[in-house]
Amino acid sequence: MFSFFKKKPSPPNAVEPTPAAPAVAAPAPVIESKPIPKDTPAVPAESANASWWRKPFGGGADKHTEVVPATQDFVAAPEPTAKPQADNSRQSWMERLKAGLRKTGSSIATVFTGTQINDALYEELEDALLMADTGVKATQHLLEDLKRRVKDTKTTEPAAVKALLADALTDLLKPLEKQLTIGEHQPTVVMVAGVNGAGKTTSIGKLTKHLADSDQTVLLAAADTFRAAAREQLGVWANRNTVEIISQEGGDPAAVSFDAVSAGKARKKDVVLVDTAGRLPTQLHLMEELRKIKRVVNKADGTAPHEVLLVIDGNTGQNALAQVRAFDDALQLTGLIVTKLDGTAKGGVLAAIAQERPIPVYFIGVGEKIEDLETFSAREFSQALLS
Ligand SMILES: Nc1nc2c(ncn2[C@@H]2O[C@H](COP(=O)(O)OP(=O)(O)OP(=O)(O)O)[C@@H](O)[C@H]2O)c(=O)[nH]1
Repeated sequence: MFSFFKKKPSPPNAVEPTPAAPAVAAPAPVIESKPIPKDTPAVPAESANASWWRKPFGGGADKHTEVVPATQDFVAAPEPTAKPQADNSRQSWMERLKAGLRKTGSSIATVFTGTQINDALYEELEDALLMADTGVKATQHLLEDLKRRVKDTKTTEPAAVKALLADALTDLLKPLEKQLTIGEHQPTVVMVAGVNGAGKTTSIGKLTKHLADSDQTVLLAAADTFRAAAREQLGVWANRNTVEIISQEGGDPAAVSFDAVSAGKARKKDVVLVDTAGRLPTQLHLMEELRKIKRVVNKADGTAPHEVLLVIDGNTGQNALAQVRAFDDALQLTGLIVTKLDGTAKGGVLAAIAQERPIPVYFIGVGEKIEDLETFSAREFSQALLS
């Protein structure tokens, strides 16, 4: 469950001859939004970072050196398959996750420092879970589940109850575990939405880096046509990873997205990532604009978008749950990225999401650095929270 995505071999007839690689890495071209017939050199990054993906059907990551990479399909893992890569990097991720969740976890953990399992313990736990923005329904669910586990195991030590809570939480969060679906289509079109400042562009940048490091060709669509800084920020990520970006000042974000998907198809990109402008669910015209982007993307490719992701700021707790509901109602989300779980006291929101709108959490973020975004594991999260 630790890889970002997994790879399946290209269909035999989908591999095309590819021109030779350019000798020197070209800067990422910023392309005005209009269909472009010819590919621009995209230099593959270093070898695949195996911890981000897996290859269930065998075969290593192709070492592309060509301008237009051969088609490579990625497909979501239907079920977790642990690779023997719980290595140092994953351990260091666990440390960061624990550190990030400390604020949420510490108030829950103190409940178990007493000597007796009694009503007072459960009441304290209820308060702590609610304070962590776990929400009423998930809190009730967890308490009932926990009491049953305590009874079944005849547990008498409060410290042991903590471990049972970790099990209960893992079970509740398990349905959220899923790998990002990439592949099956070329390109895989991923549309990313969220409120202002949730971490959309940063998460897209991190994902781009991991894809590029795995020799996948990415095309970015700067569908925030209003805010120059947003386009520039995405442009920086494009440059850093030498991937193409389709960008346009002013104009219609849906048109930019259409052009990006069309160009992604024409150039046989592996992934097109569409970064949309931040908006509140209460801004109905902007929510309608998102729906339009989705519709228009579908016109460019009848199977797209293949993923509609919502980025939520974990620090906003129950508000993030409200965002999930609203954006899901508007866009039928396929996945979530939960950022800023570092330093938040509201990490319980994942339990609330699992209880009320169980949309897969593809990635969680605990900081601004590349390595601070990782795949979501229910067990890891529960352990880190209650460590
Ligand atoms: N602490 C912390 N900061 C993060 C995380 N993810 C993103 N950020 C920071 O959050 C801020 C906003 O991130 P952006 O990626 O610009 O957010 P956005 O959703 O694209 O913003 P808009 O384009 O304005 O809607 C930046 O300063 C990021 O560095 C995280 O997991 N933890």
